[in-house]
Amino acid sequence: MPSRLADAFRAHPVHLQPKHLHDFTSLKELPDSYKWASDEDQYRAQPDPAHHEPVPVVDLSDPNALEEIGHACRRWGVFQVVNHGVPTTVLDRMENVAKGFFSLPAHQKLKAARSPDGISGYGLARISSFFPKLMWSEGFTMVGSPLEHFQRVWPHDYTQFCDAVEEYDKQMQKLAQTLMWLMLGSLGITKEDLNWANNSNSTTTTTPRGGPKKEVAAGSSSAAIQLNHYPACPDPDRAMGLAPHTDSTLLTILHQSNTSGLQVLRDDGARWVTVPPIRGGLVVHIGDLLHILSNGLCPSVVHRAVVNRDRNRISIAYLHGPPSNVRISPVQKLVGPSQPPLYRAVTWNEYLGTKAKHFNKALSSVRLCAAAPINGLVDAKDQKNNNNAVKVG
Ligand SMILES: C=C1C[C@]23C[C@@]1(O)CC[C@H]2[C@@]12CCC[C@@](C)(C(=O)O1)[C@H]2[C@@H]3C(=O)O
Ligand SMILES: O=C(O)CCC(=O)C(=O)O
Ligand SMILES: [Fe+2]
Repeated sequence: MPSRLADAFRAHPVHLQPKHLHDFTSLKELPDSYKWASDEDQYRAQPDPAHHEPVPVVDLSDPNALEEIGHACRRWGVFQVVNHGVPTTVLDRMENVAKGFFSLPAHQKLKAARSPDGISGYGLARISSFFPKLMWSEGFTMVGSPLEHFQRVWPHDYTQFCDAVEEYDKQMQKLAQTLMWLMLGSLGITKEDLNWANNSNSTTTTTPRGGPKKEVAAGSSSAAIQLNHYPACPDPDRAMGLAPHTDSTLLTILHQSNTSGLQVLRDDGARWVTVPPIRGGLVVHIGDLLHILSNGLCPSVVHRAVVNRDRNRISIAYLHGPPSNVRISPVQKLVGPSQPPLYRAVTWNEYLGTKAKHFNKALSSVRLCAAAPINGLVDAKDQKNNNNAVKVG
């Protein structure tokens, strides 16, 4: 069984390559390959209803933060945090790395292309292969140091870009740990209940520039950083930035530039709610592994990104997971005679492979007892038989 996150996709190569990306800026009309036709109606941008409950915003310096996080985790699967301790300068600097990268000419970006069975590099969202139409976005994934890719793209000044990523990783790692213990704490789970989580001082996203690769400590967490770019789009109502999905993480911390686009699915798939950008705020998504760990009490959130006619949008996702080869299963404390374990144990590596194969059916594929889908997505290939359904779980 692979033990490094970077090995997760070896068995599931994605042959959609960056060459399928058009040079977005030169397009005055939306090509047919980007038009999400009527069969995909549920995946297209629709107006947000005017009156809806807003996504919770939690002030981490508030004494009620634990309680509010608990409520948001159970009821929403998503919330925003403010006063989280990550300096705005660190967020801005990272946003500039993303802007700098995506504004390069296509041939330069392709020097950092992700290989079909690889995890890091420039390309289409991995989930693109599950959809008949292309998404109006491009991405750059980092697992481990971005040094090699950055050297190819910026041979003379890669160090400043590596430094920004390293600082971002350090700050996000710390915040992800804090958030995870607050989320679990709200369910009454402590460090003693999770033996793998006790040694949590090392993550593997980045390594110091040019330095030796860090050894993976036994209890260290794993992470990926995903830069997303959604260029301004000539026909935003017919395009899709990033199709509905859940993240395969414990939790994801998302920084969005000041253009809105992120939407979360609410009310059993009935409506999409926009998560408005807050200057200096960060969005927190519950991922499938926390869904499993909490035995379904904290459901992973289905989300998507829609696009905009006049403005480019950048988002930066910090995808936080457990050490890649630790088996994640429902916490004993949350299991009992009236609450049987709903999911079998999986490692993050294994789950990423399952997601690469089954996409929206990944969570139900590791489910032990049959049940109605919990949080809302069906496999895109099943849509003809499921008019409104957007189900996962
Ligand atoms: C660790 C990972 C989670 C992710 C796949 C990846 O290897 C790195 C990119 C992540 C991302 C970001 C955009 C949406 C998503 C579904 C995708 O295609 O790539 C997620 C993946 C995930 O959470 O499953
Ligand atoms: O761009 C966004 O708002 C969403 C990005 C996202 O869902 C992801 O990177 O997993
Ligand atoms: Fe996501």
